[in-house]
Amino acid sequence: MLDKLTEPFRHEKIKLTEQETDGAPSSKKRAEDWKGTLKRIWKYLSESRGKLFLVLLMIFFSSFFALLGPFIVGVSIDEFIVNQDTTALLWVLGGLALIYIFHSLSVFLQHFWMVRIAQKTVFTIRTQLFNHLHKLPVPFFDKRKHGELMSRLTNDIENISNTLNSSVIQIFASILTLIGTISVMLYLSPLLTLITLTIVPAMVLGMKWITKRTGKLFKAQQSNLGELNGYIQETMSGQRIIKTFSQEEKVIEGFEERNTELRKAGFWAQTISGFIPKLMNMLNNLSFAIIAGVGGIFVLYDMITIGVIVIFAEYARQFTRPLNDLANQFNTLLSAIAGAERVFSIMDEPDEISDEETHGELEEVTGEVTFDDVSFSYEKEENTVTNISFRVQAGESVAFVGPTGAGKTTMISLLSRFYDPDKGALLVDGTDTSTVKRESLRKHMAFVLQDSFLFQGTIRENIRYGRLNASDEEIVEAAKLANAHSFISRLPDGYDTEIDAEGGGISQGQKQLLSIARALLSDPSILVLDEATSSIDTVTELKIQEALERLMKGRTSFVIAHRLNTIQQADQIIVLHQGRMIEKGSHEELLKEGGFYADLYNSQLKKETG
Ligand SMILES: Nc1ncnc2c1ncn2[C@@H]1O[C@H](COP(=O)(O)OP(=O)(O)OP(=O)(O)O)[C@@H](O)[C@H]1O
Repeated sequence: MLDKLTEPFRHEKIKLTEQETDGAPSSKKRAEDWKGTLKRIWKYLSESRGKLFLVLLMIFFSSFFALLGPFIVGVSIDEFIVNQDTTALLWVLGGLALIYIFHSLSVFLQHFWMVRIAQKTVFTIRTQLFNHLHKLPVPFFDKRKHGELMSRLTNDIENISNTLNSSVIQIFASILTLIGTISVMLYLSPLLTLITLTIVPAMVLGMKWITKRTGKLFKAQQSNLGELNGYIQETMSGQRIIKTFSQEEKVIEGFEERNTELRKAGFWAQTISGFIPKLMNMLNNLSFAIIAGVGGIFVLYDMITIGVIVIFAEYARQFTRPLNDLANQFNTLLSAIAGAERVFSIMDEPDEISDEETHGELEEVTGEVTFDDVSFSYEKEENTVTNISFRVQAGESVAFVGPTGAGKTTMISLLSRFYDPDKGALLVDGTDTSTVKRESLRKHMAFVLQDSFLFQGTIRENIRYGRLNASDEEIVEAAKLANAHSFISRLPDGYDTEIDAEGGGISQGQKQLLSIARALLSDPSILVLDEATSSIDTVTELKIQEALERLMKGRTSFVIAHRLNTIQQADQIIVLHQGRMIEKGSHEELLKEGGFYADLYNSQLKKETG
């Protein structure tokens, strides 16, 4: 839960790193990876083994019926039309109608069952991935772009779903149809088959020529589209800044540039790829001409019958389509396997709790916290915090002060065990926190952050997030203590007011009051406050201040301070500079010392009064 609560908190601190590039794996390794991925997909599919068997059976039937129709037509021409047997022809007509009804039925059933299998599979994968994501440690999220994770949860899984929906059927049906048509053709006339097949190399070469070109063009189109989308997103979220600096024209110019690039790439990609069906059509017509011409000569020499020409003409059309489909499906399949690989790679990330099975629970705590010679670095090269030692009595308040990048947030991340120290230990009530389950430590903590995070849902649900079993009365009580009750009551739907994920319709200050109510409800022993820096009107600020005082009463609290005038009451002020604790003491003591804090305080005071 706290992972979620601290999400915005983390966003600010995230130093985005590029997606790890794992070098260029050898083709042998790739093949092994694919085998592994396919095996894993099969594991999911095998749960629906029965239905899968039915799908394959239906594919077999539909391919069989598709081949049977033209065959019967061909045979009827030779047997009944030539002999003018009308009764038999009527029987054939009835038979053909039945065959095509069965064909449609088997096509419908194979799709019906395959879609069910696909939906069940991606449902399971989606659920497992989402559940696993929530067990992953904070460093995992710190190292990745949120867009990238979103794309795995949505696009990659969608890709798997689409491929399972259509490609599996198409691939099997194409292979069966190819084998079927060629076998029957070979049986009827090996020579005419060979002549008909001469068109295949032309088809393969043509496809290769086109896909080689379109591959690059589609990539360019995709990257231009990504660029344009990113630009739109950026300019939408930066609307206020753009307007304040009157940069609208420049933004529009930038958009036009990117839009033009996309148009150019899109034009060529679509034009050349649109040529594929035309080329296939042309080659189809050519094969028809060859069959009719050469077949006609064969008939004249009594080598085959007219019925065989009809069967060939129909079959030639049938086997060029699966060739085309196979080529198309292969690309879709590759991209789905790549997507599945990415999804599975997240599922394989070690979660936060797997190493904790033997760890104990942190039961009731008073809130005494000790940093015992703690050092830590993110990149394992240079320490972010170095040799930090201090002790906080239960119920005391501590303020972290220091310039930007000094390590204030890192201290909180260590306290919450989002990260573990490389050296030293953190103790709560004398227990080394690395020996207890993270969840049981975080249960005793609550966060009130400057960008309070609200979830999609009602105000009541958002407050209840602090303690899921809280009654409605307790929620109102917490809201009253947090000075939030009066503004909630003024809303038309009161506690049932829906707020969207961005907290739309609620001011920054009101959001803070709600997150104070949430923290009050969870009744933690240890509190983390990221002091608001954004400009909030004085009345709301006073309300927040008052609510915070109530919240902090009797709890150990850690405040990340940005404005020094609000932390003068803190029991201890810890001054950090480049990850080191350079000063420690109360406000008065530090002023008397006349060091870094005193300088910082005086310069801020001068700014505010001056
Ligand atoms: N996830 C991370 N990965 C790598 N380096 C990080 C990460 N988070 C923070 N840092 C680095 O650690 C140092 C301390 O950062 P931290 O966020 O703790 O400072 P801060 O005092 O809270 O700063 P601010 O007042 O700007 O919030 C900075 O140099 C920062 O660049």
